Amino acid sequence: MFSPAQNIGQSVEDEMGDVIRYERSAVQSTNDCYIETDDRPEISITASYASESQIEDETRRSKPIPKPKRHHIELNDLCPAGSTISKAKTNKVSRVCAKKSKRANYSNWSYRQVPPNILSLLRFDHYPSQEPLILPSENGIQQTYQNALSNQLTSTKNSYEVETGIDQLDPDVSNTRQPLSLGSNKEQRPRRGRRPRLKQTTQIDEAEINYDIQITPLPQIHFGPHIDVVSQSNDIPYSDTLTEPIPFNPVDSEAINPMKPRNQPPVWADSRQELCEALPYYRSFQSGLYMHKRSAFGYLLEAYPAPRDVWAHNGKVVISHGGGQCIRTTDSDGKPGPAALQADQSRSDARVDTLLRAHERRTPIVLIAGKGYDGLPWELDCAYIVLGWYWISLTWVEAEEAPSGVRPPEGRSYFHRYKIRFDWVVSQGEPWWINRSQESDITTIPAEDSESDVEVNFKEGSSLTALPSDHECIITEQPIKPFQTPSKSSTESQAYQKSKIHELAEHLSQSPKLRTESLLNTGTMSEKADTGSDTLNLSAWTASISDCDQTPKCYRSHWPGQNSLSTPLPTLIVTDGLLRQSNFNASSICTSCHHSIWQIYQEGLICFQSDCELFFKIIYPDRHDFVTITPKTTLTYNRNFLEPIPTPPEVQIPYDVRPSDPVEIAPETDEINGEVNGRTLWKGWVCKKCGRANCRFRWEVWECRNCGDTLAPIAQSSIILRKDLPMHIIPFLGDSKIDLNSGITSSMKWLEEIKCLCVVYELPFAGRVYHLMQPDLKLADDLLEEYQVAANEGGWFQRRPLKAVSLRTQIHYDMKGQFLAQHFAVNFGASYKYQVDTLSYPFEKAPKCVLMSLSLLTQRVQMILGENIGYNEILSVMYREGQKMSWHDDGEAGLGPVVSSLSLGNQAVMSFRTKTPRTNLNKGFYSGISEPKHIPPTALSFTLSHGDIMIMQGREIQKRYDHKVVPMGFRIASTARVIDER
Ligand SMILES: O=C(O)CCC(=O)C(=O)O
Repeated sequence: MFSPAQNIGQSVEDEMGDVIRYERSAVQSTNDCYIETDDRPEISITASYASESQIEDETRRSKPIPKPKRHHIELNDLCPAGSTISKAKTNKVSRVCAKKSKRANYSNWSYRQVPPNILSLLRFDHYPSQEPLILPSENGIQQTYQNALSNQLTSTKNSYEVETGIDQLDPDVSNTRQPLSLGSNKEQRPRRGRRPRLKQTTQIDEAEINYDIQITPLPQIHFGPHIDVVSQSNDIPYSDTLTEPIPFNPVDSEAINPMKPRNQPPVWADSRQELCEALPYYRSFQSGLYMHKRSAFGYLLEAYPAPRDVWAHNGKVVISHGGGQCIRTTDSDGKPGPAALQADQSRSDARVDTLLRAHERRTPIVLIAGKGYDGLPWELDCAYIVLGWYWISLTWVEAEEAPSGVRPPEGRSYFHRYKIRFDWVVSQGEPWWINRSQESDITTIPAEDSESDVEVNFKEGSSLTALPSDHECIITEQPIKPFQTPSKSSTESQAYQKSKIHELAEHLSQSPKLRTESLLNTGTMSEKADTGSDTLNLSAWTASISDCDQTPKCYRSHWPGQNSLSTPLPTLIVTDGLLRQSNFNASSICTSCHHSIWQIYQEGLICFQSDCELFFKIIYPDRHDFVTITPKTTLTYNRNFLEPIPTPPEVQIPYDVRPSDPVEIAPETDEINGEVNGRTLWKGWVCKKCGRANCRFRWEVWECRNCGDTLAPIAQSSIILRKDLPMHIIPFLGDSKIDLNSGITSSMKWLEEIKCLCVVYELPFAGRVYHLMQPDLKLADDLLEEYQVAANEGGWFQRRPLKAVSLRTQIHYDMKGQFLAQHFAVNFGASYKYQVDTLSYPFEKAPKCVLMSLSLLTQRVQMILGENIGYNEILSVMYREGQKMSWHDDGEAGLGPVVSSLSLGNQAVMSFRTKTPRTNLNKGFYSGISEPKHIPPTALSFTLSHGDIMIMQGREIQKRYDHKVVPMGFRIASTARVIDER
């Protein structure tokens, strides 16, 4: 499921972390009403209706929808003279109801700006009903609700008129149960200027209006007694669609894998969602880096490593790659290969910039390892473990061969790849995974030529074990000692360096690995080296570097474009306080760009400045020469370079990797009091007992899916009543908006029997959506409470797993572990398992509130559509703040044409948009086959309030449209369907 398009014209990240750009569209209010003002102000509402047969007739798809007929209604004495009407969005006063013939457009008005007497007429909120609604009670005796409507309309009866374009209502129309409709469509909108004056005003008696609404008996549903799910847990395996807990016990498996860490990780998870919901420092579903406002928080080591990624010193030093621009490659068998660059990584990329900032500012960052990460020397029993805090000690740029079919920038065959070196933050103590037996294997090597007394641990062979096997990072059995560049003024050191260079040259001359074929780099400078033998002959590498001119500038003018140097290369000494403390304390200067060169690889000095012409070339100062590094070149890490660097004092750990319990941050009751962002109350947590990061999957309690430990069960008394909800502005006619290009038209229906207003939206070639605004909220209030009682008792409401493949988009959610839907849901009746694997329980087991909702929906649908739908399924969903149901359709095979839902609690915006053709996709974690060619604009949206009912009529709606529901806080919705299970 995708995140909603809320911000038209903006790019937003969807819940999967994908950036979606929402296109601008002409969104208009459907409430194309205007006010005529004079001494006796009145409201005129353009209205339209269409024949019911437009919906019923399946063949209509091939026929154009008949043009709606129109009625105009004038509601007199509603807008007192002098009241100011302004547009909500622009705050621009559009009309003052003071002068005759002036009209105001209601488009996009908010409640505050609509005269209250108009609202009360159209919305009828909070008026007690005279019509009883009969619902079943626990003991089977029918309960009478004093439903809806007072004489409110009657009291205003004489104060409204219906102005029609025809003298009387069309008999066809009244027969098709659409006697009176209000609304607008685009044909009715005056293009500009004044609207046409309405011609005739007819006072209509209520008796004249043929509403043609029949009340039918309640559906024949067997209402069994309420069954407590907890006491019947054997019968109702409420969690059987969720994965069985996988106990994580590294100690058990240690016998099999001696490298297994003895200790448990501080935090581990079985799905990416658990990580993202439980950890404040890792909320990225797709990217390997979690950042916010260019601050890095968490970094995930996962599958698809880049060349020369390293896990060294038992994980105290980790070298990885960052910065995106990767595509997933596959081998000849179609198996996933390494991630290959498809563009240069550069600082202009937010991820690269964020990592570089973390390096520059010494900001610590949490490293997490995933099961696919080759660097770990042991197999993970779970999907992810949190390693701990690291700091970025060095970053550099390398050249990486462009994959076949991808064109790098002109003049080269490679892309720029950032390498990031992470060092363990020592204030945490030893890494949790290092156990004693491993420690005894570690050889302590005194830091050579180090000015400090720091000693570093280097376990012989451990890096070899840990390095990704198929990469070219090799710690040789007996690594040669790297040359050490002396301090600037020291001739002694220069002599030392010279000897080291000889040593290295000797080593390299024996190495068959350094070859020059298949050039990676191109350019004029490479020719000489290219024409040489495959194996480098470094015997001539004897020039004295002490002869070097120490002024880099003088070489700069000679260097570019020449095959050899006229003067010897300088080797300037750069000292870095941090690096000097470790064994890796030497560096040189690139003769071309004059930047420091760290001796990262044994093979020689390499410039890592991507804009330098010596970039990623091995420089031979004495020969005034260089060698191009090819994709086949084996680069071997300088052993000293891999040694851990002591943590600088400014690297401070800001918080524990195991976050505090959510209840410590936000007690459950805070949602009621509105004192906390409700997200805290449904996001994940880390079990203190076993360290598992959990999603909150139960409504009533935090429960660990590994050890079953629970946290902060909701008290039965924690019930949110309507009076506790934040005061929302009551939307005028549902505050609906219709995209002018959508072809959707709207009309209004008055349900006299229940004194209820119903806005009807005609979706071209698809069907109708009815929005019923119920005036009597007594039943809705009771249901709001009852649902919470049932939910708090436990077991019913859970976040259920989404299917791995979206039936709608065919996108495969290539995520580790399960992916739970956001909302808490329970299904009764036929099993409804379209996108979310929702377990279904028989109606007999349903709590009373569910049956009452089903009954109410059945009754209302019967009133509006005139048929008993015979619903056999009801899905009840509870949303906490921040939860939503993203774009989807309800198009399960066997789904009946009429779907209806009841809204309780906070308001929600329901939106519809057309489906679009899709293109092939090979992106990020979606390994699926399609993505939308473009995001269609929202065609229709309206606000559902407490007690409102929405009906979708027409199977084609599910085929042609997606819908989404975005609540504005705690909300409950019950959706009834007919599902043919055959
Ligand atoms: O939350 C709602 O109002 C409707 C939920 C919905 O769209 C569905 O169940 O398919």
